[in-house]
Amino acid sequence: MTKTIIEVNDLSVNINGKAILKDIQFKAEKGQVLTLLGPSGAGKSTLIRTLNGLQNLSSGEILFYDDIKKGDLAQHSGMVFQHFNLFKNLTAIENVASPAWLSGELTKKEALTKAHVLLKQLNVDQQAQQYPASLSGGQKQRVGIARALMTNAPILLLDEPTSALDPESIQEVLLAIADIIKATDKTVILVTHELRFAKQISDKIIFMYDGQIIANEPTHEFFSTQSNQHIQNFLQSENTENIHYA
Ligand SMILES: Nc1ncnc2c1ncn2[C@@H]1O[C@H](COP(=O)(O)OP(=O)(O)OP(=O)(O)O)[C@@H](O)[C@H]1O
Repeated sequence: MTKTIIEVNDLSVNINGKAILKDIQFKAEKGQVLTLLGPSGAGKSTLIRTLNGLQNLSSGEILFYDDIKKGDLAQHSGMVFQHFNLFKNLTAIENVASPAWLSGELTKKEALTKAHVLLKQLNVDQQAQQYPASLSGGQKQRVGIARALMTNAPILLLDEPTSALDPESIQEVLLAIADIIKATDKTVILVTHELRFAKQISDKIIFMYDGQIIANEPTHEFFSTQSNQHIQNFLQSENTENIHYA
């Protein structure tokens, strides 16, 4: 049975008096993968940052439901950022482990053990003792993903996780994300410009244009028939390179 875990109602965000998000409304079910698509400036990053509590909302509500916890979605999500956001003065493993031990959620020993398991899962355990400056872009982002998974949060938010990477690292990180999605029952909300990847891994596509949601459809429907001109233009202009993630 499907179970709603996120509900966003009438959400609006104004920045410096400008309406950036307008009347955003959608739901996500437990375990679903939702991808936010849309042209540059449509508001995708602002929406994901608002979900994670990094941007204040101007009106509306974001509701989080779980069997045991209710309340603030930001408390129950891990986030992967476009530009990694790793601490330069901490090693890879300390970047992953430190939020859990500093918050008192785990002891330092427990946090390091768990972080090592995650780094291994993402195939960056060999780099555990290296500092971010000596890691490739793809390695940095896999460390960033490990950090987002550290919390056991039921929601994973990914904001253009490959947009700062070279083509080889893009492939490597998309494969890592696909593996994580297969291995977990987390609800995933992803912003990406990698259309072929979105098509392969998403249950639903939310298409944004000028701060609004103009389509919210199961993936196969979104990519099969599109009468909306904005969506047609977008699909024609984006990267549809032939990459396989089986
Ligand atoms: N802090 C800010 N101050 C002023 N304007 C902002 C701010 N953050 C975002 N905006 C504006 O909000 C709009 C949406 O930006 P956002 O980054 O959310 O778009 P996007 O769909 O993620 O674009 P892209 O695909 O290029 O990352 C843009 O017009 C942007 O200039």
